[in-house]
Amino acid sequence: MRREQDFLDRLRARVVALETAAGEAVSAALRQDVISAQSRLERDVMVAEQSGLLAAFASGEEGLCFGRLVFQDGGDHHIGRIGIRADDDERTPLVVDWRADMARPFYLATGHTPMGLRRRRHITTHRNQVTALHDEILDLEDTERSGYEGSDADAVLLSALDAARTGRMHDIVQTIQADQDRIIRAPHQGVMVVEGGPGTGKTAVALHRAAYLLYAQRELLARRAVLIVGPNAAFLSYIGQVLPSLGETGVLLATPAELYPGVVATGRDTPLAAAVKGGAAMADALAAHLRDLQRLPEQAALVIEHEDGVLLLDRQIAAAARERARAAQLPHNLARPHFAFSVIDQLTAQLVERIGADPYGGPNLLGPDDQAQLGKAVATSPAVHAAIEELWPLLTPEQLVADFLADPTHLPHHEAEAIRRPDPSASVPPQEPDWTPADVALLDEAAELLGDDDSARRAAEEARRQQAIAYAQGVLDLSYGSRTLEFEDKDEEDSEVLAAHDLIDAERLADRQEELDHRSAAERAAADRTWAFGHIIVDEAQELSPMLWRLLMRRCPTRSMTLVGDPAQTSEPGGCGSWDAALTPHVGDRWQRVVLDVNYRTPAEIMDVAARIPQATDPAYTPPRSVRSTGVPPRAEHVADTAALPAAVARVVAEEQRALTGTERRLAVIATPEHHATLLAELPMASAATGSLEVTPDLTQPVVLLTPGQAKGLEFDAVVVVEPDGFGANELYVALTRATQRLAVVHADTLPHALAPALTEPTRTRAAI
Ligand SMILES: Nc1ncnc2c1ncn2[C@@H]1O[C@H](COP(=O)(O)OP(=O)(O)OP(=O)(O)O)[C@@H](O)[C@H]1O
Repeated sequence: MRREQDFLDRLRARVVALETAAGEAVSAALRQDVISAQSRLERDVMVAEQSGLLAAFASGEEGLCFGRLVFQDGGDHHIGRIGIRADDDERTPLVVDWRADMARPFYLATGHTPMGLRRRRHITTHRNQVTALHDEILDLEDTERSGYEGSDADAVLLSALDAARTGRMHDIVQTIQADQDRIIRAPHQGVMVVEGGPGTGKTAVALHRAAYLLYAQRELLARRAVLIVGPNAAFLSYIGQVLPSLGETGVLLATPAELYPGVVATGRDTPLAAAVKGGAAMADALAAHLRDLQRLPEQAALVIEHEDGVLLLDRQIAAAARERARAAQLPHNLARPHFAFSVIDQLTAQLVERIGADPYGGPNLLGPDDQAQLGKAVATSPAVHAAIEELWPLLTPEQLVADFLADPTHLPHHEAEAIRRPDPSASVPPQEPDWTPADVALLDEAAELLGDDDSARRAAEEARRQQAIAYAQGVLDLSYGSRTLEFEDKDEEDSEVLAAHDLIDAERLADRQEELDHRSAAERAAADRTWAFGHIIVDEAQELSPMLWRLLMRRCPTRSMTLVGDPAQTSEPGGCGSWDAALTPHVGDRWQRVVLDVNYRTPAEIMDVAARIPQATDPAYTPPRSVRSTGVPPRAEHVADTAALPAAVARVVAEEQRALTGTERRLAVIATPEHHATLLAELPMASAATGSLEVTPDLTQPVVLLTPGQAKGLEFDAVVVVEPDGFGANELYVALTRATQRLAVVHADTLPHALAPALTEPTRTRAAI
């Protein structure tokens, strides 16, 4: 242990030096000009690596070194959360990154397949002190002993699983299990579905897979970034620390509601509306609605007053133009010039016919120049433009979706009624639409149907560039105003110190600043709807609607994806439910499914009760096998009426907190939203997201109040479920499987049918209320 401590001390000294160097390297790289795409890529890769190092160091000392591998051929390597090299000429590895091939036997070697190992050591540290060693001998001929053999290597795993929760997910690099390792290191191409019941480590595996891919495919992924989609903001803050602690920052974390840049989806849909909006039929309905907006004149013809006489835009002209525009097979806004040119040509022909007609029946009297002149006048006529706008309007995605929702066509009546809402731009004064999460996929679909009309974007870019030039001019003016005049009194103008204003004009300065786009690839991706990610990871993927699958597939043309989820936990009304239904339309049968079946979170006593929920509808449902048991069965408290519920919950919370050993423990109360106000009155210390100011509950607080939806993917030492009869079956399954130690159910209504027998005497304690 002393030798390992000495090693750790040396490692720490090296980390301090590296931390300073990495900080300096990042600031220097960001100051540096990048001229070519190649140098920008190199800079991106370098900045990603060095900021990753900084993030990994910032997340603490734990796990800097957690293992050691002694090979039969004499090789001897320490393993850590990130790779660290010595400051010598060879840059000798002090600690090998857990993702390196050399580290693999740490996770996979067995007595049967030792992978060249003699001995594997687990090193446990706490605040820079080595606190325990566990040695495993893998070469049976090896007779040397350290004194730390024989102890149960599973002890390291079990102590990690028993540890108090902090409200933040931690990395599992020290204890990745073999079946998890195979998923984490699977090749990045193709679609991989990781399925498993509650607590089987799906999220942990997905995050470590992201870290592995960023390591193994550094160049590709530093450029294209990785997108991780999680169900809600609370979940993203729960998992947000894992990748930085593994030295990875090139990742964009987003909820599905955040996937359309520029839109913050704060509105709410009814469950039926969300299901309708998420349905696959919506893509066709929206496309058909857009075709309806490509109109023909309602009367016989649109009459256009023009300086050379009246023009008649009749149905025939409009139909011919529409046909030509549709034949171009372009998105609506991009096809619009085809429509416009056809209309203009036909109206010009009308004028030419009228003005140049030979009264004696001979050929038209107008020459090509006259005709071109007339064409120009038609093309620039505001009245003609207004007519074109009426028949083939230029639309933004927001306008198209708002128009569709105000009058949802091409849908069965009851579905249309479920999603109908007034067009906010039609109100006086016009309002910003209150977009809902389900609208996000519609907006994205609309953007595809309309096409990226980059004239608007280019105009915005130019406006931004002009602003940058104005800013640069301001900088130059300042630099001129504050020029150094220290030698002026000697009347020697030349001796002025050269400043920016002497060397460069505003436009060039603005251009140079343009090149210095300091955003990382992940930040650039967040602002760009058309960004193609290098890899996408979706957690709780069972919740995604068909429309969201369409959106995500567009963001990943290479279809390099890891999808983790559990169909038994589906609770979103539009959720796809089956992997086949979700994936076949996009990748056919070219996806593979792997299953995780060991539950690392929920003790056996709790899992036995929780599993009865899915088993009530599917008796063949097999829950994942819990690795731990605590000897503490879940308990139920029945109160006489709903009014007594909050006080009973507060008492149970206090009891559960006392029952948890250790000081820093986390407890969640999970209840449907209508109970939150009364519960908060009795639980003033609880963090909740019901107030408008607090968007997500603070999961690091000792007590957190959550809705079943917010609890998705999270875990706590103890959980109190309130009035479970109000939960949907899958929501209840999620809620009951969030605890690592203790579970209590408090109810005034009857218990759900499936739970009642499991929670009755003798394990059930009755409240004396
Ligand atoms: N190999 C491991 N070593 C240590 N802890 C692990 C390991 N695998 C999983 N865990 C822990 O088990 C818990 C459950 O993992 P995770 O949240 O990833 O499960 P999940 O399958 O996503 O669950 P759910 O579907 O219920 O949200 C976490 O605390 C995680 O850190």
